[in-house]
Amino acid sequence: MSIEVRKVTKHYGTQKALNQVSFTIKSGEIVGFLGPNGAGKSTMMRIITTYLNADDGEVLVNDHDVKTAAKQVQSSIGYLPEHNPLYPDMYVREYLKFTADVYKVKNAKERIDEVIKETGLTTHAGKKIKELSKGYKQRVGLAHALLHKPKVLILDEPTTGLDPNQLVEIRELIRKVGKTTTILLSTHIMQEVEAMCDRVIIINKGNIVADDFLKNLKGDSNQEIEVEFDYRVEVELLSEIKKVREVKELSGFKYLLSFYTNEDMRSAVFDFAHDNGLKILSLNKLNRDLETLFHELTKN
Ligand SMILES: Nc1ncnc2c1ncn2[C@@H]1O[C@H](COP(=O)(O)OP(=O)(O)OP(=O)(O)O)[C@@H](O)[C@H]1O
Repeated sequence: MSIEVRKVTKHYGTQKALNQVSFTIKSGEIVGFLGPNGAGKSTMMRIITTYLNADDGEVLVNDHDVKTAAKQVQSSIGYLPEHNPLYPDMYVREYLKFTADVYKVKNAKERIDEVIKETGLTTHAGKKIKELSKGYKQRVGLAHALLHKPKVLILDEPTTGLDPNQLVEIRELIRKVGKTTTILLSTHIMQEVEAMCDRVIIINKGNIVADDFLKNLKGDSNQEIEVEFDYRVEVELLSEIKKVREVKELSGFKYLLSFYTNEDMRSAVFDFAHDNGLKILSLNKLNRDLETLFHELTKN
């Protein structure tokens, strides 16, 4: 297991930022850590990267405990914090050389060349950091995080503030890096997760409210069926269809039925119409929008 978080709790004074948070991330996964502002994402990431201590619970990174083996954790993890701390007056290559010295990177020159190429910095390596665009500054931050060949990469809101072109480039770069590195990346934008991740962990007010593969969240376990009958039907009656979670009356004789099940419920709706002498004029199984799901899970 690359990351194991077990019942982690963290307070700032009287405020609880994390409440018994648990999750695991297997090697090779790219996982999105999604939550609204103030949900606890940065706090969790700082604990995983040893910059902050939890009040309670346990965190292992590549089987090393963040409390008792911080050095080993740091040497196997790369971290791009939310406010990418760079030295603006340094040249890109100079900054990476400085980082390589701090991390005691072996064959530093070769590794710096490799990382510059990998992060698309070749044409900018001789520039001062302060002269770079935000997108290129993020590339320098990523190069810094990757220099010591970490097995796990922690990226805190890596695309915040980027323009649409830079956004696409950085996402591509992250996906490329993800082919060889386990990645946990935080964001408050669902599309970001869809663009880069296979799995998402959603946090709200310090509590994990969802942890699943995107394909499951998008799929039938959150099934919605829009149905139109030839006549008005009482919502209470429709609520009796098996496994219905919610019924919404739309315009005309249309209804939106939500189910919590993997089973295709269209035939149950047909049976219902038949049993009640109704005709179905239209019936659509909808693909649930992940954005809606995120809002539902984090609205309170
Ligand atoms: N140093 C601190 N002192 C006091 N409270 C803090 C501190 N850092 C974070 N908090 C509070 O803890 C909660 C979680 O904050 P955290 O920064 O982890 O959330 P986040 O999900 O990363 O949010 P954002 O997306 O805005 O960065 C928030 O309510 C925040 O105000």
